[in-house]
Amino acid sequence: MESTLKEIGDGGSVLDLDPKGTVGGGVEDIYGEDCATEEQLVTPWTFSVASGYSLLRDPHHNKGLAFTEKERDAHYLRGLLPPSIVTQQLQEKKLMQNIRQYQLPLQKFIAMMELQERNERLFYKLLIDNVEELLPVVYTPTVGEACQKYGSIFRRPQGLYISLKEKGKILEVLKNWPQRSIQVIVVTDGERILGLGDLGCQGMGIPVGKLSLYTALGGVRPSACLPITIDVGTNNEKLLNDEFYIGLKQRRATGEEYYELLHEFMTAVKQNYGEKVLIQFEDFANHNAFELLAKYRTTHLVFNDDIQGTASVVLAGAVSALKLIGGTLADHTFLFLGAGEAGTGIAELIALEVSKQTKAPVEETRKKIWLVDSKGLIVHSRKDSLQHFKKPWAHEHEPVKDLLSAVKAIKPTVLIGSSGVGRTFTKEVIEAVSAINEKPLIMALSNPTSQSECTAEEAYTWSEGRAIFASGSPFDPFEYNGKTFVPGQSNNAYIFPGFGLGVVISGAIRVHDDMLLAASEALAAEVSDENYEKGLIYPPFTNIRKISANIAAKVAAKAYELGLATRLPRPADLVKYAESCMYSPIYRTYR
Ligand SMILES: NC(=O)C1=CN([C@@H]2O[C@H](COP(=O)(O)OP(=O)(O)OC[C@H]3O[C@@H](n4cnc5c(N)ncnc54)[C@H](OP(=O)(O)O)[C@@H]3O)[C@@H](O)[C@H]2O)C=CC1
Ligand SMILES: CC(=O)C(=O)O
Ligand SMILES: [Mg+2]
Repeated sequence: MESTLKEIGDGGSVLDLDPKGTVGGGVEDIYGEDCATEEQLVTPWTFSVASGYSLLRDPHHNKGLAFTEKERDAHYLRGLLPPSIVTQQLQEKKLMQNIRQYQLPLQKFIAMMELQERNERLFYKLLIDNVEELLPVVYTPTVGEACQKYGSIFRRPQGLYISLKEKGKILEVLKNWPQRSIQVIVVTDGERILGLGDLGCQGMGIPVGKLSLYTALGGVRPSACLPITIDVGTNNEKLLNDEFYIGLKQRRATGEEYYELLHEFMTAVKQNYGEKVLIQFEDFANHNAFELLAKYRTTHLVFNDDIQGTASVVLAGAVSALKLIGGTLADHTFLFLGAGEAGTGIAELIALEVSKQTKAPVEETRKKIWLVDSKGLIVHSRKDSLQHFKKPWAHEHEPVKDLLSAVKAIKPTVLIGSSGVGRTFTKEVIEAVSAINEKPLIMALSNPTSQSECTAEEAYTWSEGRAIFASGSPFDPFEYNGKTFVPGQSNNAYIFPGFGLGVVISGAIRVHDDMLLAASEALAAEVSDENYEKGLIYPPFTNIRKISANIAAKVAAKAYELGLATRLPRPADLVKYAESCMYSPIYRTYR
């Protein structure tokens, strides 16, 4: 088919397209609808008030069959829906039945994404009411697989993509986003997506997933949440050679080019949304993550979830575990496999907490915390060649090459995996730590499940049922010697939604370490005797909105105490206030 059209939307020539692919429409459209586009530019006008057909396609307002008779009359919906009127509860029941029928987690993920794009409130109703069941679907582990396959499951764009092509125009790009009053941004550059490495632009699944938890678990309005992916290229050869890859097909920009783009982004965010928008850095590689946090923590409201959120959740787990393993935090010796963002972030917050408890300087309290990286135990003789964030952990010790030898040398009471490498807590390692401790605390934090340092089954079996175990991605309960063990989930999802809510409701303008300690303390306080009896060191996710309100209240209280809160006067009852601010997914009635 010959075409006289010169340009298409993305600036490419129509001649680039497979001519057989242009089925119908265009200038040969028999209805003549597109004739006007033949030689002239057109404006893509759209309605600003949704009604009728467009209302059914507006996910923020659509209620599907739950529109009442009155609403159907008032909003031009007659005939656009079948006659039946159903409640939101019935819609939820039907959708849960549908989702449960899918065998593959990725099918469930896609079903949930489609629901989010179709009917946002119903999506959140499902997620809130069925949090234990759906968290592994919209979050780890399934979100990892979704990111790996994002190019092929991608239907509609979610969130904002800011690539090197937008350099010099980032403020304009932000203005393209339809919502104005943004409270939380989760941003990634896709270089370290969970323990799956560089997924480039396909990392978008992470900010989208994290923000859906901000709403479902923390009650931040969906319209106040903005997922962003910064695309500076990827070093993932598979993606670079994938014809369906959705990102920039070039190797990652680094150095000045990278930092200039990031700086333009940070400046534009503040200019567009003001001082009080929380920017959560997520899944950046550690060579940028620490630097970005250090650079912007004094000028912006920034929070690195992998460094700080993870630290807060693991500290909470360690504190609550004391009920089961005994002693004070200061009595314990910690050994980490993995000395990156998560590992050193957690180590530093534990050292800070012990320092506050014992009044010993933090340089002293660090000495009972040891880390192993890919080259072995971090020791003083390696100091000169270490990345800056590892240097504080380079204690005096002879070199030790591997984890098993480190366990034998250091004799830890707590073993934490933050390496991103699966099955690294081998039988020998778990037996060795179990030989030293009556009740070893073992946390296998790496995500998704494939990267977990060990499974729950392995931890309980190899420790002969003595381990107190928690993991980054969920594991099912496991029966060993006639006893059922319920593994806990040690994931920053316990912290960031409530933490963010606390920041938002207090109008905090900076994040302070003491706010992370407050969040941690609030989470640890939520573990009940009933939870402890099952060997759990975290409360179940079923109560997460209540927990998030309590975390938010403690974080907000700390922000007020530190003079960082701008929402004045301070509400007297911060828990009640936090609860009153939380988004509800119940349908609204339209006039
Ligand atoms: N549960 C949760 O809430 C969270 C879990 N995580 C998970 O933690 C993992 C790590 O994340 P993050 O800290 O940001 O990643 P980083 O890349 O910053 O750190 C990884 C660390 O692991 C070390 N490492 C890699 N391979 C090995 C190995 N075979 N043996 C010993 N050490 C090894 C690296 O060593 P070297 O420095 O020598 O390269 C590095 O120190 C990821 O899987 C992520 O999903 C992260 C945040 C939160
Ligand atoms: C949980 C999380 O933030 C991570 O695995 O990166
Ligand atoms: Mg992360």
